[in-house]
This record gives sequence, structure tokens and C-alpha cells, in this order.
Amino acid sequence: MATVKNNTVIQLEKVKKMYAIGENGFWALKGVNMQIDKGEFVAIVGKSGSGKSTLLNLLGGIDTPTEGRIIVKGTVINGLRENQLSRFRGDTIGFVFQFFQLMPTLTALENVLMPMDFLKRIPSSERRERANALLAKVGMESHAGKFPSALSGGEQQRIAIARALANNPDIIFADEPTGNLDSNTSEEVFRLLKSLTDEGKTVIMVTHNNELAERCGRTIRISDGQITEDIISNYER
Ligand SMILES: Nc1ncnc2c1ncn2[C@@H]1O[C@H](COP(=O)(O)OP(=O)(O)OP(=O)(O)O)[C@@H](O)[C@H]1O
Repeated sequence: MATVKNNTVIQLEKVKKMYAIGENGFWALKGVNMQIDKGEFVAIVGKSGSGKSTLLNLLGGIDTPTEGRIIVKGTVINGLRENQLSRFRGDTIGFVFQFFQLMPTLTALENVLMPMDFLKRIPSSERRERANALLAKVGMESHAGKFPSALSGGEQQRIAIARALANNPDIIFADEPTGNLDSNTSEEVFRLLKSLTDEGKTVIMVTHNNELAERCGRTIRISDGQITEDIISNYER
């Protein structure tokens, strides 16, 4: 077994994932080993169908591997029961999606408050204060009372990032966060995610945008369910 360094937040050991298709199985991941450290900004790239989303779902505890171990912050997450997994997700991980996935019937502020329901022990006034501070952090404080339908794509993604930060997670998983945004707005969202790594959070982003991927500190390429490239760059972001 590989040694886990102190600052390692994610470790994958021989991770395989098979999807059942009728009577057959399809190996979407074929033995992935990976180590990601605190504060890294990692781009996961690869062709459509190569296994990127599968990998992200396993890392985030949304799905379980068929074989191998996934260790996040020292815990083997594929050994957790469903209630332990959901607590782990709530405490440790923030998710950002291509289509934002905000609740349409809730205001921006209420969307950010929603994941804080886990934190029942925190008084509601404090939660509101925290949600407002997060909206300010992403430059959306003046939009707190608006519904998602009244916001642009970039604004919705900023709110979604504030929501991902609601429980102060150490790790952010972003699945094509700029996939639905124009290039200026993509740049803003990229910078926002980058600023989180400057605060010590670890950001893992699946992207089809090569230019942005090259500006992450590290690019991992997946082809046909395997890592074929893992490049650490010193590109000036
Ligand atoms: N639930 C499932 N059942 C069966 N096959 C699946 C399932 N989910 C994904 N696959 C297959 O596994 C492979 C990897 O899919 P995955 O969604 O991880 O690719 P991806 O790299 O994220 O693609 P894209 O860039 O198009 O989102 C694909 O061949 C896909 O068809």
C-alpha cells in the first residue's frame, strides 16, 4: 500500500468501476491510482465517455467503486454506511455543477442556506449571517433576494459556489463549472475557484476547456478509464 503523506487529502488505490449493462459489465474505470494534496487545483480532462464524471462521483461518495479503496482525509469512504457517507459529504465536500442546479423556488440566499440545515446546532440568525457573508465573498450580496430565473448563468454559478461553501468544506468538486458560460464569465468563475485554493481548499474540476485546464496547477488526463497523463505545471495563473 502506498504511504499517505500528511498533506494528502485524497488517495485512490487501484480503483475500478464496472457498470452493469444487461447481462454484461462495462469497466468505466480500470485501476486508477492517484494522490491529491491539500490546496491543489486539479483539472481532470479527457474525451467524452473516458470516465471523468464516474471518477468525480466516486471521489465525492455519490457512487461506490467496484474494486479498490478511496481514502479522503484519512477515511476509507467506500467502507462507510449511507448515513455516514451523507454526513461525510455534508461536512467535507462542496459540489458545483455545469447547470448550477439551484432550487428554482428558493432565493439566492435560501439556496445558500439550504445545506446549512445539517448544522442545526447553529442558530438561524448566525446561519443567515454566514450565508450573506458567502454571497458577499462571491460578489453576489446585492442579489440575495432574487430567484435563480432572474440571474444570469455566471451569477447563478457564483451562487452555486457560495452554496458549495456553505459548510466550509475542505474539498470542492466542480463538474464542468464553466461548460455553460461564455468566456468572460468562465474566467471569473475560474478565478473564484482558484482563490479557494489560495485559502487552502482543494479544488478538483472536470473540464473540456483546455486553456483553463492548463492554468490549473495540475492536469490529470483520463483515457478509456485510465490515467494517461498527470502533469504538474508552474503556469503563471
Ligand atoms: N450508469 C451507467 N450505466 C452504464 N454505463 C455508464 C453509466 N454511467 C456512465 N457509463 C459509461 O461509462 C463511461 C464513462 O462515463 P463518464 O460519464 O464517466 O464519462 P465522462 O468522461 O464524464 O464523459 P463526458 O465528458 O461526456 O461527461 C461511458 O462509456 C458511459 O457510457
